[in-house]
Amino acid sequence: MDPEAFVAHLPLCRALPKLELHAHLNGSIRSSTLLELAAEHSQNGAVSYPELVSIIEKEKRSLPETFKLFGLIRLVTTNHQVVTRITREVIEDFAAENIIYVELRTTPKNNPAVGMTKRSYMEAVMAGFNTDSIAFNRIYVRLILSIDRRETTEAAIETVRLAFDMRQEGCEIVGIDLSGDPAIGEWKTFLPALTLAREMGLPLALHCGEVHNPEEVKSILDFHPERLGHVCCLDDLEWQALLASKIPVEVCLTSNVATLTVPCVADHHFVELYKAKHPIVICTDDPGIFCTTLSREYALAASCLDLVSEEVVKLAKEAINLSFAEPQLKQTLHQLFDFSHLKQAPSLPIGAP
Ligand SMILES: CNc1ncnc2c1ncn2[C@@H]1O[C@H](COP(=O)(O)O)[C@@H](O)[C@H]1O
Ligand SMILES: [Zn+2]
Repeated sequence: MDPEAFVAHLPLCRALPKLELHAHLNGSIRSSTLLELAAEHSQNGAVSYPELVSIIEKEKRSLPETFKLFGLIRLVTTNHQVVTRITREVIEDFAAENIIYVELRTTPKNNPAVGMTKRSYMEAVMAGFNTDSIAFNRIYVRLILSIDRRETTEAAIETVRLAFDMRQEGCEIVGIDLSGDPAIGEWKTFLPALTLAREMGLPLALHCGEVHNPEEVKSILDFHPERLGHVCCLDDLEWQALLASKIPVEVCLTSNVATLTVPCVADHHFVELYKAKHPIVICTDDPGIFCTTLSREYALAASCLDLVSEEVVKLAKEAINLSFAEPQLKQTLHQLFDFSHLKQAPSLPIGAP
């Protein structure tokens, strides 16, 4: 990846209207907020502040270390006021870099110790963006509820039923995710909940192939979710099945490299997907944890694929069709995109490398 090309693409990628379709709420938390919360909690011995700071400040950490960090984050963020604050800050940060639509995914949490149920957790999330502050006039927010791989079948079904009920009540819930530590949990545990989600008309965006697990990858591809996240560790057979499936892939470049899942961006499988014209959407996964932004991810992709500006714009606009937004909103997003892109694009001439 050419650093100069990366820098040259940044102004356009920042100005470009963008859609974020794969970002976890507690992975998007501002580092400053996380450190502040960690300091507060270290006073009661809940976490070791020095340990948390050292893990947060590491540039690269293995997937197991990343999930250890998520365990610490859960410790310091699981109360309603903090959940609302984090959501507000995350949406403000996305809006500030010209993200016009986000499908924010999060795992509803039961925590009786603080009087938290999955529903009260989701209500705290929604309180974070149902305000009329200026930031929220610039961005459409939709929610995807995550099933965590540590959960039981019953707990997963509870999340799907909650998503359905809250959507029926008019909440901006658009789908279901399966995520969490890929080293644990089995596909058959989650299949009943994912089947129920499909029966309820909830689209599925599933993490897939983060670790080598050909049997699970085959089961997921056979189930044909609406979108897939990552797909990093596929053997030839699964790779061919993925290409044949045409299931859109959420590409998380920095996340895959920072977790040592992919050695470097230049070796990332998204290059082959792009060249095969497989539907892809550039995402951040956990912009707070991996110290990245969606603009930066687009600049990384553009410099790695050696794209000209028109191709970058086309890649960003294509995300609208891969989103779970309702048809009317997709139309609005296309209009917004066309208008704001032409109005704001920096002087970088179209066609320049
Ligand atoms: C790095 N790649 C990844 N692979 C799989 N799951 C991930 C992830 N990054 C984040 N999560 C999932 O998102 C949760 C945090 O956000 P929420 O508490 O849900 O808002 C993590 O606990 C993990 O389950
Ligand atoms: Zn993810």
